[in-house]
Amino acid sequence: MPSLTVPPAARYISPPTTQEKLDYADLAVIDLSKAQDAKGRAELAIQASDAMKNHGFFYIINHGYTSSQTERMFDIADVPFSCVEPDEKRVYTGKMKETGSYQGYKPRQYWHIDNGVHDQLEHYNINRDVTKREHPEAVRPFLNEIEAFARHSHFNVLHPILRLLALGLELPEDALVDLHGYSSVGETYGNHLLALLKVSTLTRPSKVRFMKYYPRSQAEELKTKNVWLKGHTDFGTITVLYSQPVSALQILTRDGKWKWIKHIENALVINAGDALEFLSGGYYKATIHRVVQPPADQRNCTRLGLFYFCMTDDAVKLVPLAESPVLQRVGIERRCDDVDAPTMEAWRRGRTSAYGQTQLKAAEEGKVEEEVINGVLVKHYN
Ligand SMILES: O=C(O)CCC(=O)C(=O)O
Ligand SMILES: [Fe+2]
Repeated sequence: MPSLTVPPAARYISPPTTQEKLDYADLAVIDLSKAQDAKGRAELAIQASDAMKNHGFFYIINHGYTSSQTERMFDIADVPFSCVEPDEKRVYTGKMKETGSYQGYKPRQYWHIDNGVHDQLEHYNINRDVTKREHPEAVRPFLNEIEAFARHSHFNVLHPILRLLALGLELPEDALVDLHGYSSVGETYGNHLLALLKVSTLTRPSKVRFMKYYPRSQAEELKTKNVWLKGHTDFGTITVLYSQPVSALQILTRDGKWKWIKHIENALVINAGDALEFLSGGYYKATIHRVVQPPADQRNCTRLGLFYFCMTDDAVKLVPLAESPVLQRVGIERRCDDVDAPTMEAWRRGRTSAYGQTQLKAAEEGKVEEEVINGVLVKHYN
């Protein structure tokens, strides 16, 4: 009989929300409990697609986890950092450059930020199929809960959002869901893009990420102008970020201003990545965001992040869904010709192995740095 008790994990206590008045982005809050019926979905689809079109970011509330379920996941998220010794962390370090894939630890100081300064954050990445790789001993008791968390994020968060975004393009509700399968074998696909694929070639790269930022030295802050993680777009379709109290995330608005993301208790921050921008022919924009030093009252704290990074199945070619009546009306923006468009696999591998490692080229009077991945221009913002 399965055990009814869960293994103990130390409580991870975050500081209270900041008292400082920050310039927050004004983002839509979407109540996912209203997505149960077709009428509710039609209303939410307008909100979600407007938000993705105009800001590339929105909040989700009522996603189905209680605050205590979410808190438990944050406790678990801290285990790979606080309960694993450096020697064991080395054994489970990912081979990003060689494999183009984040699995296991991304160690501290792996990325170059600016002026010779490297990052002070580590992350631990787990494929939604938690059995794909071995994990540090301290993480193993929690694998069932991590798997349940991946399922929740996939089916109760990602899929409902993808349905709203497909409706926003006037496509069949499951047009985007069909590109984001979950289990590896034995499914049937209604979508024309997948009908041609052999099931055996399907790889599903969506993953859970735990991420911990550590306070930096004054010298590091000065040399990087307080930037902890450079402005970037995410490379998948949707990023699901479980909101936490330490303010540090900012988005670059369409009028060129950095605005802070506000913490909302037990909410999710959702953003579009490159793959969604490709699939939607530029209609849903991958918005640039960055992480900076937190405000003074949260300055000496660590900052723990909990994410589900979503990608289509690896074999999907990232071409616009040109059958969308909306795209036919407004027109399609392409970052490359369809024949040259990368697959999800090529795009994620190219971006992962290059990120924070390649020599970037300065552009736009030093404000932007550029690189070319699979023939497509990628910009990084300071
Ligand atoms: O830590 C955050 O709030 C955002 C991190 C982020 O943008 C990323 O990991 O891609
Ligand atoms: Fe990001």
